[in-house]
Amino acid sequence: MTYAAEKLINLADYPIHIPGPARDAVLARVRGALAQDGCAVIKKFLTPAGIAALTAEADSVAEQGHRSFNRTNAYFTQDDPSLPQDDPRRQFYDRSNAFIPADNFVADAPLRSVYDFPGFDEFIRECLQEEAFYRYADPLADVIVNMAEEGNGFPWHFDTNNFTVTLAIQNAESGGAFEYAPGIREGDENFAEVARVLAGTSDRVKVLELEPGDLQLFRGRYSLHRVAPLRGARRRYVAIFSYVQEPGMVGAPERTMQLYGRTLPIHHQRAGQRNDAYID
Ligand SMILES: O=C(O)CCC(=O)C(=O)O
Ligand SMILES: [Fe+2]
Repeated sequence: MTYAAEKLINLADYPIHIPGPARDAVLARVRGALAQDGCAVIKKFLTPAGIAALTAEADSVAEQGHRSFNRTNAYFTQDDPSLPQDDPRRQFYDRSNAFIPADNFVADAPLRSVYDFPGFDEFIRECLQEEAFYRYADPLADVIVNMAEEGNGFPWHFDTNNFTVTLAIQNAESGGAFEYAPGIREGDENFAEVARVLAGTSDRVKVLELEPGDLQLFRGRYSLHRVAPLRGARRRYVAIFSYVQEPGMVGAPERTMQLYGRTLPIHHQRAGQRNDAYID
């Protein structure tokens, strides 16, 4: 069975493949939101049929998810005992989730039908106004599903990537709000305000309740953010589309092993040829 992307993507509201005023209006709104606070949401980017098809696909490969656990601070750095105990760099949180590797999402199935839809990449590029913009060439990581269960979440952090492109597929029964402090470390690290966010006393935190089918573009390098802990039996599924600034990039073998539980020959062939892209 093949899936026509036209039935999965809400092209009536978002004609991303047709140059013209309707597409320009979507671009203008997304760019405005990104300029304002580094975050843009395209509500109901998927049709109801699209949500159903991507959910069924994620369910069908969920057993292939690779779970990983670690303790991390907001900066993904090691502990530094020379700093005061209450410094934000010394606040460590549990992180656990599972990534379903990209090679479980085969051509012509729903998720890749969206990703491969002619004009999708270019639309994303124009939203972000990035010049150097290539799909991640990693067959385990170009498009994945992040699967999380009760108790999981993604604790407060700054991203190492310039931007993240995610598509909400299924929410947990409750919890899982996307919380972020726009631009909190623009200019300087602003540790005092970061500490208030971690303590739950900052008034700079915005809360987004993303719904299945919503597409999110987020610049997380300067905006501290988290996914609040999940509750209930239902899994949360989010697809992550990855783009990088150079063609041909794949993940480093150790990092790939950690995130996906296996590597492919390409990870070893290309190791050390160029800087690695750490998509996380
Ligand atoms: O799962 C999400 O909605 C976003 C997670 C996140 O912040 C990240 O992958 O860096
Ligand atoms: Fe993030």
